[in-house]
Amino acid sequence: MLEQIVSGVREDLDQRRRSTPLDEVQERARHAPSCRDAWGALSAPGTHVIAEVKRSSPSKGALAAIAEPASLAADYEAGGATVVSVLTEGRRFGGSLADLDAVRAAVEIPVLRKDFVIDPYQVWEARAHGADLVLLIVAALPQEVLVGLLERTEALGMQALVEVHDETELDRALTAGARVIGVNNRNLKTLEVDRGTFARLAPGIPPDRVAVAESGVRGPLDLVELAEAGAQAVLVGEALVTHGMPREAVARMVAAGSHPAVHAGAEARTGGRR
Ligand SMILES: O=P(O)(O)OC[C@@H](O)[C@@H](O)c1c[nH]c2ccccc12
Repeated sequence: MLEQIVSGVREDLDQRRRSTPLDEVQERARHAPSCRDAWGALSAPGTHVIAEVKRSSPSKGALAAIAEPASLAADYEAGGATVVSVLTEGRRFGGSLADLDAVRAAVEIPVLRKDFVIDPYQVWEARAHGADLVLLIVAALPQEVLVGLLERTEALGMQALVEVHDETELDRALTAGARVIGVNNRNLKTLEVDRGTFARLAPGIPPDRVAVAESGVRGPLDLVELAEAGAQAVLVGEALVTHGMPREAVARMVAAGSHPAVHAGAEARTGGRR
């Protein structure tokens, strides 16, 4: 599945590269509004919500039309989200760079470009479109490419959310120097969600990194469970885009995560270093 998605991403990327050469993207990145402090935001005490703008997915098909990503993102921010994630992959997830532009202009919190980043061109492009973070999926990248993309991301002032699925990938992420680690509870081979994946890997995430639990978070109860296992943030898509009242849905999760007894799990994981 991952290979199929990446090959489509590569075709689309080659096309964009032909119409907009790298030096033009770099020029645009240099004039982009400066980066928002995603590290400061995510490492602050509490359990953070990263709220995702997601129209569809390979596992679930169409989720929500989202005619106005900007107003959805504004709702997320009003509900107390710490970061907005925007899927920019078009073929399977129905996203675009235009969505990223619209969201970045509509909110004041940091914005994550969620895509299958395999080439430095996409990192420059993310920054040119105002992204403050990019997703890097360990399973999709040879180690030296991961290291190169992480360095490029940080050199441009952004943070990388480095996504892992198992112990081997976590080791690779840590060796590469990842500071924000996302544990994806969705198995990329079966596309099934196992919320226990985060709890299994969390003890291996050092206290000076930020641990994010991704996928399959249905509401406040799941957030509480993941926070108790050491999550400093949860990344939520489906449950928010299908909710109907996204601001309230985020607010309920944020309220659950702000209770001191709840984020004690993350405090324990980080040794209270935050
Ligand atoms: O819709 P969910 O189950 O709340 O999941 C959100 C997010 O974790 C998921 O969209 C995701 C996690 N890693 C990814 C990598 C690429 C595309 C999408 C994703």
